[in-house]
Amino acid sequence: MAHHLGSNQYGKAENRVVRIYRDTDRHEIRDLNVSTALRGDFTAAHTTGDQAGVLPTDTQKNTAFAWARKHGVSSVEDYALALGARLLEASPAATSSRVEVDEYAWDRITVDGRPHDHAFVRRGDGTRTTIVTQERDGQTHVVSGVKDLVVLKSTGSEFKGFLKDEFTTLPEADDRILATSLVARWRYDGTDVEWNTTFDEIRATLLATFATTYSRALQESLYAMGSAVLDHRPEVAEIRFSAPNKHHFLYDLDRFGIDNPGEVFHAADRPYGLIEACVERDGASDPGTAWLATPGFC
Ligand SMILES: O=c1[nH]c(=O)c2[nH]c(=O)[nH]c2[nH]1
Repeated sequence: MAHHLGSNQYGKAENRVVRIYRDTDRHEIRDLNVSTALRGDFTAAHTTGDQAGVLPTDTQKNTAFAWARKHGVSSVEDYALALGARLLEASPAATSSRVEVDEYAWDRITVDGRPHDHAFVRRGDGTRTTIVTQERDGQTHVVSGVKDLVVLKSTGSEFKGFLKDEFTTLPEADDRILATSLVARWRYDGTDVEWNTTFDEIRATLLATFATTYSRALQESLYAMGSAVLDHRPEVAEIRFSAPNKHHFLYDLDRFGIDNPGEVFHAADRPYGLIEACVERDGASDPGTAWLATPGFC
């Protein structure tokens, strides 16, 4: 039967690159998880075993570490742009590079009321992430975001008026807990962006909107959060969410003669509702390959 090689990419996944800035006594840390990939004409490697055009994944790994030293990490986006450009330059057969970088944030440990110069405690409130795709024809896509941002509202959320059939048992809720472990990724138009301040502001907008929007469903909260980001940040073309609904069920204490007026819940981990949505600016630029090989979104 006739067949041919379809789409493919290859690279080194999850390089754990830690860059310390130690020019002064006050050190800085950038703790990264870096995945690289090259796409292009790698047919021979698959069909005839000819590796002449293949820049080894081991070399890609070494380049990720070398670029942390040579170029530095002022932001995950700036580092990913530089690393992706270098990989394209080093691999003539590649037509595009994809560099995904997650950053684990560290805070200074406070000692006697003062932040320590070189001792840190890992921050747990979500992971900053970026995916930079560069095409040899000059197109560059930056999709940044935040993962595992766990948020909860203890009131200000309802879910009622939904469609019912013979299998519906869910009671209507007019005051429930709303919680999710959010993944949000947004696509920038262009690269002329203050990466760090823009990230901080978008994250703050997402959190503030989650907090202040009365929620009739997680869907409504996500749409409000996406709309707020697009309203405040003209450089964002679209934003995508993947949000597990972390159900909190009121625990039945009636059985023990104890009342439970919305105070004790069972936090169930599985199954969970999975709510995914994109909010797109009207007339936004073409996403091209920006989202290729980025799973987890509708
Ligand atoms: O916010 C929600 N959206 C749903 O679509 C849904 N479905 C469900 O059972 N609970 C919820 N909650």
